Amino acid sequence: MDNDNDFTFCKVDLPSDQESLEGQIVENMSGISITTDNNYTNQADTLLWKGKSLEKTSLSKQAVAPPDKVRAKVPFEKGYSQMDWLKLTRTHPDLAGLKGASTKRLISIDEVKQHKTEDSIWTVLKGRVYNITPYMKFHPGDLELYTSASAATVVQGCLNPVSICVSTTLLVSETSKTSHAGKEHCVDMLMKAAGKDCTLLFNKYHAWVNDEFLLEKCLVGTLDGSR
Ligand code: HEM
Repeated sequence: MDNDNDFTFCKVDLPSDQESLEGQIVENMSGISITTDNNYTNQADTLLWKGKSLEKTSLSKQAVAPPDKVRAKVPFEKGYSQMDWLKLTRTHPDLAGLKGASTKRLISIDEVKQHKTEDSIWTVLKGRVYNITPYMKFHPGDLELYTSASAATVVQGCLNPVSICVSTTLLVSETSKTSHAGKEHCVDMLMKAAGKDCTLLFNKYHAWVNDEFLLEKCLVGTLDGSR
């Protein structure tokens, strides 16, 4: 588990008999929302909590049917993991490019539409307007959308900042292993959000991702629905 390049800010269901555990996790794991209304199944083989191993079976009973196959993911370009993103959000003084402006501002969809080129990309997600320009290169990708015929099996460790370890065998194309073509692909996916409301797309691909947490520092305002 020496790879910190892959972790997900996700929502994980817990059964009612796990309430005490739930309390601990909610209290201690920033970025992980634990809810009872989500159908995401964490594919972790093992969850580590305070150095103890939580068997997957202790979480699996309550989980809604897992995805029918393991998703193959694009390896992160060095320096662009979600951990790197988190570090950047903590250190950068103005990721949203607000230059002192308030995040309470109401923003029309027309203004959002003006920000769809690489130097300034805004999107609307669940009524909030984000400047996702700095996040573009950090957005993870999915090799299932790849067409490379050549594939190799690798084991990718996933480590999030709160020590949930996920070990999954993935199929990774030679193309993406040897170049960063995958990163371009990830950017392409996120470009679909540029200058528009991406809520439906976001929920289609990963309703479990905690966007408010990840993009907190990219907030520029609230969509003015009345215009
Ligand atoms: C704008 C805010 C967005 C954020 C913060 C975001 C964040 C993320 C994160 C954290 C993951 C990793 C999820 C995981 O490993 O479980 C991910 C994966 C992915 N995202 Fe996004 N995303 C955003 C928008 C979008 C949009 C608009 C699309 C589609 C047009 C998209 C397509 C994907 C795909 C295809 C994956 C790979 C999913 C997979 O591994 O199964 N994302 N995104």
